[in-house]
Amino acid sequence: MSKKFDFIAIGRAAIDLNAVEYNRPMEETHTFSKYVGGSPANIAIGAAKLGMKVGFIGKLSEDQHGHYIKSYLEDSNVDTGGVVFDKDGHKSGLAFTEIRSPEECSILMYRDEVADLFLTPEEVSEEYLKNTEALVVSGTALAQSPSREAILKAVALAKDNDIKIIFELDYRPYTWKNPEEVAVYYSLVARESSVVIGTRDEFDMMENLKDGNDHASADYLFNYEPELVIIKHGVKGSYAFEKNGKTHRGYAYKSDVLKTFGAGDSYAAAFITALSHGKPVDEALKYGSASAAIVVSKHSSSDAMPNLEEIEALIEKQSESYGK
Ligand SMILES: Nc1ncnc2c1ncn2[C@@H]1O[C@H](COP(=O)(O)OP(=O)(O)OP(=O)(O)O)[C@@H](O)[C@H]1O
Ligand SMILES: O=C(O)C[C@@H](O)[C@H](O)C(=O)CO
Repeated sequence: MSKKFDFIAIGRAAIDLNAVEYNRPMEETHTFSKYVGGSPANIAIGAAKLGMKVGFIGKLSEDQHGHYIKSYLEDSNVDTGGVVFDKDGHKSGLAFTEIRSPEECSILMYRDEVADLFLTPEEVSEEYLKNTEALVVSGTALAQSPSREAILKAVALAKDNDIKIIFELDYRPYTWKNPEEVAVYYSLVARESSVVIGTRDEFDMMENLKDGNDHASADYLFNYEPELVIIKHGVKGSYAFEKNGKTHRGYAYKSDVLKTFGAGDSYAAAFITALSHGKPVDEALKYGSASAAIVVSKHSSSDAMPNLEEIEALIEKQSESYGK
């Protein structure tokens, strides 16, 4: 019998405030649009829009922002059975985005003492996790205790219950104390995961080196649990390495780029969905890349997530020029 959820995502759900006036620095930006944000929340929302059955585990502020995030997740068909509210006054994170040009974007984070990093191990329920085929773990949730222990508990429960772990490295510097901690906790979880997804820079953080080699990173992980390793290179595309030795190249689709952020989350949402629908890895890379190409042309990361028809239409439209 199939389980209630295709995957449960664990980590942060927060608020994005995206510059309405763009092609200018933050100092000259006066208006911002509010969206739900936070990489794992974006992935959950994107996959739900593609028809996946998705749940979420995370901690929100007990205030208007937290209530907004919870209802947006619910309206997006993401189950919030694993969502809790912070009783100690910690606030949900805010991400102000600056769009100086399509290539030059940055995010100004307000995440001091942020609610999502106060998720405790007691708040991760085995009963809830048992309902899922897979667990999508966001690396940022490993940055601080008690969220770190909550994630390690979820990973251990996933192992006990035969739940596949998909690790999105999702490295955000602001919450980590030092690179050694990143390398320790990323390696710990990556070794236990079936699928590891990250950018080249994020794999370098995990390996605590500079300018690492994709093949070497994948081969190292294949000594442990991983069966599939995805390494992303921005507009240059991405590579998928399978434990059986096969390597696939994914290419970026042409896009009328508005901003760069949101690419990784939309890519993960569609890639995971395609794999879960039984598509071969090289096809799944096309879904991920097409989804990202659509989101970078739009204003938000969550609200802008495409549906299956939009992704498939783009793949079809650019089939001749793909990879050229
Ligand atoms: N400018 C772009 N135009 C079209 N597709 C893009 C562009 N940038 C990225 N992509 C697609 O998105 C995928 C993921 O992008 P990237 O490697 O930048 O991930 P990321 O750093 O996790 O993204 P983010 O900027 O959201 O943190 C790429 O492999 C590519 O297919
Ligand atoms: O992940 C975050 O905390 C911020 C995101 O919500 C933002 O939209 C983004 O950077 C997506 O890549």
